[in-house]
Amino acid sequence: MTALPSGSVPAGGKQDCRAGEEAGIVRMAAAKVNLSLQIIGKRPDGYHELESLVVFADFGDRLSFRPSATVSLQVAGPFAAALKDTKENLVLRAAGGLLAGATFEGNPPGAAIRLEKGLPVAAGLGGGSADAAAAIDGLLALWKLPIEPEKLFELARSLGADVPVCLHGQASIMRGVGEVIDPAPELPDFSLLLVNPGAALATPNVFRARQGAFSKVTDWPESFADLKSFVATLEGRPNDLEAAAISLQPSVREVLDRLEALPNCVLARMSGSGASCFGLFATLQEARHGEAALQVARPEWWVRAAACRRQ
Ligand SMILES: C[C@](O)(CO)[C@H](O)COP(=O)(O)OP(=O)(O)OC[C@H]1O[C@@H](n2ccc(N)nc2=O)[C@H](O)[C@@H]1O
Ligand SMILES: Nc1ncnc2c1ncn2[C@@H]1O[C@H](COP(=O)(O)OP(=O)(O)OP(=O)(O)O)[C@@H](O)[C@H]1O
Repeated sequence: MTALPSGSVPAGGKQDCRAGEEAGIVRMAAAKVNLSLQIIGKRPDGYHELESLVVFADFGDRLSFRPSATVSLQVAGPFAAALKDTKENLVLRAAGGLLAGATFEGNPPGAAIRLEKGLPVAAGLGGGSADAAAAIDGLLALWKLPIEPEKLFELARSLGADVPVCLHGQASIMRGVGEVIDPAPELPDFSLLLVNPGAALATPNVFRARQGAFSKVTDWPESFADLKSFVATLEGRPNDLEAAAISLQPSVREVLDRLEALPNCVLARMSGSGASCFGLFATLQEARHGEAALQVARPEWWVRAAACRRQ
């Protein structure tokens, strides 16, 4: 599949719902986790060809949308302070892209958008991309715009390499520079422990710092007998940006070491371009035990146990 499937597109997997006393459209922008990330080439435009198994956590940012005369954005939540320039926020860029691609009789519609930023910024969890995808999905529902899936896909791609897969919102094998999205193999049950050491890493810098040959990739199995065989497959398909991220931000190494040392952690790895890493656990309870232990050892780190969203 080289474009989004037609029909409704649940960003982060959330449907319309009611937020407390205020009726509105609400979307969760789920954390994107790259369970594998292999860099297989570089294009003339500087972007890298990659192959990545992408899953989504059942945790992320929260966006709400209410009708209004103009488009406005209010940012709140634990990581709001990291987003200083509201005009440049991917949520407003997504809204602008939707309005630019449609025609209206009279004034274009508006929306009062609220973003509760629960995900660390520039952290390898695709938070900005997930917000952009959730904004596209939520505003489409609010404005009832008839836009073809191909145009939506183009808008998503223009906003960032991770936006198409976040708009798709389901476990996927992502290829190309992020625009080729195929269903993931059938995955065993597992949970995630997400950890960010509080260091932002800019994606272009990490790609630039990457050294060594490009990876060669082989076909994925259609399914896995159990978690053990899944982890064995992942071990052969690392995150090729990990060494580069560690060279720029050595705390990533400490995060990985601490995750690896946790009881029942079956795999520790960096997500995206870092600095966030994840531990893989068979159950959410095990991941929560790890969360408690890490939070005591490193109270200044952002640590979050989450289930992996099922397809
Ligand atoms: C590393 C990943 O997070 C893996 O999911 C993504 O590939 C990055 O996705 P993203 O943050 O949405 O990326 P963009 O905002 O489109 O690109 C930021 C920068 O990362 C580099 N970049 C990104 C994606 C890609 N396939 N090759 C690249 O070389 C480019 O220098 C680009 O200028
Ligand atoms: N709503 C938003 N949330 C987070 N970042 C945003 C947002 N809007 C714009 N940005 C900008 O996008 C950049 C990347 O942010 P993001 O949190 O998506 O990075 P990331 O987690 O490394 O993403 P990826 O995993 O896709 O590389 C930051 O420099 C940030 O200032």
